[in-house]
This record gives sequence, C-alpha cells and structure tokens, in this order.
Amino acid sequence: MSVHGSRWADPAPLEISRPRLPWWTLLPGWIKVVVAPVAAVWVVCWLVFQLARVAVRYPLTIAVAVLVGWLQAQSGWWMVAFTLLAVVVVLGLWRWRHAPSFGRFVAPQPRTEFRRFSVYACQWRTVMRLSDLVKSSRGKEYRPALGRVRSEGWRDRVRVRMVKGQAPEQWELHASGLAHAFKARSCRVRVLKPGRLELDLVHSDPLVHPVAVPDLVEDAAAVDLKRVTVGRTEVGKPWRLRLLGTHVLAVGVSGAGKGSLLWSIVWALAPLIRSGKVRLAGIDPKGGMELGQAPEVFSKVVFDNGPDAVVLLEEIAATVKERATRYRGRLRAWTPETGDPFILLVVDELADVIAYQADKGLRERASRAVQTITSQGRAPGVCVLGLLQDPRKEVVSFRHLFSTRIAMRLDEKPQVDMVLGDGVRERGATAHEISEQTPGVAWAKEEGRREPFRARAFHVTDTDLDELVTFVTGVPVHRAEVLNFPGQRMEGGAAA
Ligand SMILES: Nc1ncnc2c1ncn2[C@@H]1O[C@H](COP(=O)(O)OP(=O)(O)OP(=O)(O)O)[C@@H](O)[C@H]1O
Repeated sequence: MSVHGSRWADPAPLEISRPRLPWWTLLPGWIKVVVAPVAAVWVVCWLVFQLARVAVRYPLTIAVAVLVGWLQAQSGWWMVAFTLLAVVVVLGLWRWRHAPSFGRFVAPQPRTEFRRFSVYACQWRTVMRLSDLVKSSRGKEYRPALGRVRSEGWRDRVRVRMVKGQAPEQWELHASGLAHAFKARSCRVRVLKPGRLELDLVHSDPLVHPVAVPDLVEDAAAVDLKRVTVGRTEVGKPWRLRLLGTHVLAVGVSGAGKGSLLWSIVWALAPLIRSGKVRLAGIDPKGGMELGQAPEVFSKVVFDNGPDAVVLLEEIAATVKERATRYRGRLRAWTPETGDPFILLVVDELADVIAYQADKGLRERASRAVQTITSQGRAPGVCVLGLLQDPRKEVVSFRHLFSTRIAMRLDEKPQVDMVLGDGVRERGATAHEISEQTPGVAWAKEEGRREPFRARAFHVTDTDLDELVTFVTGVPVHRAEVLNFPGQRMEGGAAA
C-alpha cells in the first residue's frame, strides 16, 4: 500500500489472532429475529430433556429434594427434621428386623444413585480419556456415553454406549484398567446389542459361602434333563445344567470341587435314577476315591482304567449305535417315551482313561469309544460327564465335542482358553483367579450362549451322600462307628 507516494510498512503488526465470532452473529438482523423464537424453544426443550434425564437417573434424590422443599414450605424446618428422623428410625428398624428384605427393596436405589454420582458420573470423562477409550476427529472428541447404572452391592452394572467404530474387544483389553480406575476387583464386559455394552464392576464374591443341597425331589416328573439344578449362580439364581443333547466337560485342579459338581448332578437326578429312567455308568481310575463314595447309585461302575473300563466304554458306544439305528427315520432324538433310559456316563479323570493309559491298545480302544459316544451320543440320549485336571489338547483332543464346558479353579490363563475357548476369558471368565477358599466355584460356557457365567455347585457332604443312597436304593446306609484304638486314650480331643 502506498501512503503519500511511499510504500508504507506497519511498524507494529498485530500479533494476536483475529477474534473469531460465532457464525450466527454474522447473519443479517432479520434472520436472527425470525430464528430467535425457534432457538428459544429448542433451548427450553433441551433443558427439559436434561432435567428429565437427571430425574430418571436420580429419581430418589429428586423426590426427596422435592418433598423436603414442599414440607419446609408447608410446615417449616422442624417438620422436615422430624419427618427425616421418623424415616431413618423406620428404615433402621426394618434393617435390624429383616435385613434380607431391606437389602432387596430399600438399599439398591440409594446405593445406585450414590455410586452413579460419586464413582461413575464424576470420573467418567477422566477415566475414558486415560484409558484411551475416547476418539478424536477434526478436533472433536467423541466419548463413550455412560448409560444406566445398577448397584447390586457385590457388583455395579454399568451400561455404556460405545463410540462409533469401537469394538467390544477394545473394552475387554482395558477391563483390568477400568476395574482399577473404578476401584473394583474385576471388570467384565458384556455385549448387550450392537454398540451397547454392559460392564460388570465386581467388588466382592457372592459365592464365598458354600451352597447346601436342596431337599431331594420325590417326583421324577419334576426333573427336566434340559435344566438340572446343580448349584447357584452368582446372581442368586439356580445353576441349571443341560444334560440332554449335550456332553459336559468339567476341568479343575485337584481340590477345585469337581466331585461336588458330579454329586450335585447325581443328587438332582436321584428320582429318575430311582425310577430307572436314568442309568448311571461310571469310571473312576483313582480306584474309587470319588465314585466309590456312593457306588450303589450306579448301574455299572469300574474303579480303574484297565480292560473293564474300556469294555464299559465300548458297551455304551455300541448302545449309542444301536439306538441311533433303531431311532433312524422314526425319531430325531431320544425322549422318555422311547422307553430307553437316559444314560449318563461319568468319567472321573478322563485323561487317565484316554491319554495316560500305559497300554497303547487299550488307550486307542478307549479313545475310539469315547469319541463315538461324544460325537453320536447326544441324539440317542447318552451324555458324557468328563472330569479332568489337565486340559491340554493332547489330553483331550476332542474337547470340542463337549458342548458344555465348565472351568473350575485352574492354574494358568492358557488353561482357561483351552477349556472355555478363545476369547471367553477376556469376557471375564477368569477361572485361574478362582480362590482356593471357594471349591465348587466354576465358570460355565454353554453352547449357543456367548456369555459365560459364574456359579457354585452344591456342597454335597458325606451325610448327603448317605441320604442319596438311601433315597435311590431304599436301604438305609449304616456307616461303621469309629472307635478308639484299643489302649488309646483321648486327651483334649487328640489321640494320646
Ligand atoms: N461346592 C462346594 N462347596 C464347598 N466345599 C466344597 C465344594 N466342593 C468341594 N468342596 C470341598 O473342597 C474339597 C475338595 O473337593 P473335591 O474332592 O470335590 O475336589 P476335586 O476337584 O474332585 O479334587 P480331586 O481332583 O483331587 O478329586 C473337599 O474338602 C470338599 O469338601
């Protein structure tokens, strides 16, 4: 630019950036006048929507606030204080006199609202950022939305709307970090529907206490082979195991409680065993340490992994083939109406029978028979319950034929994947973290269900087993009385 004929240079150029005004301020005045009422309505709707959201998320807090305000306006603060005191006394009495119903009906809502606000709402943005679960595009940050929160005491269920382009697997990778961030013991990720997740932030174990067996059922018709109750799940529901049309593989280290699962199943089947509608066959290579506790309930039982065990397996394999031939063209699958009993084959320490057997010929015959039963036995009404300590592939190369897999306490992470399948551990099935103090606790994965679940088998004691035998055979069990050794004196409860 030229001033008075010379080239002018600005001696002190403005170094701040030019302020950028919102685009709408540049609109012509008449457009602003026209649009203003629409914008006002929009703002009011937005405010109402936000208020409604707060009311939906904190209904109790809002109700109490409104009530306090109304009482104060009507009768003053004395009335407010008196009413609050009365409510606290009534609730205290309720909790004192009947804690279970208090825990069920009163506690969850205040706990949910408190935890939602203090734990999740306040920290959500920070935790999402620090966990790398936010995304940015063109300078805009996209953050997963915190949805419904339900606090159940032992766990918080937190719903999440994922950012577009995110996969549940990303959340599974960050599960441990999320658990630590929200001060939980563990975090499990469940897919609810496309784009929606539910996080289980677990604070304590609801399965710490053993679950006693229920009363034996008298009525055989009440037992459904598709839903046999063998324990309790961590959400307090009965653990129902399918036996008809499936095979069950339960794996756990020594002392994990495989025995309790086995006896819980037999306990549930007792009326059907008594009426002959279910036949139990058993192989216990440990010389009867497990099945020898109640051999009377089995129609056939072998206490080693030798020729007798192999013959029993081959007999059952032959039954499978014979039934399949007989049902062909007539029936798709076994029903009680066929008149054939449902067969449950229990193999304790399956590996001893099909992998650790020293005699190669017997080992191969056993493997062949077990494969025949597991691959063809579902429809003809034969179920294998295999119990195992070592889940390596070379031990049971046909694990995939067991459509219900149960991982009890295991030593290492890879074992969990071997038992439950790839990806199930990432969804929360941490069987390698089951405590030694809680035998009978297991993670189960059923065919057709994406999510695994955690449960505890009933604790079947020796007395229960006596009751079971008496129930099935009709003959009371008399255990030998344990007498002191001659010449021994008992002092303070210990043998002298
Ligand atoms: N569901 C349960 N609830 C409480 N205690 C249990 C339960 N199951 C097993 N136990 C206890 O844990 C101990 C080990 O159980 P169990 O013998 O069934 O384990 P296991 O896995 O069969 O071991 P192994 O492979 O050595 O036979 C027993 O003392 C038993 O009383």
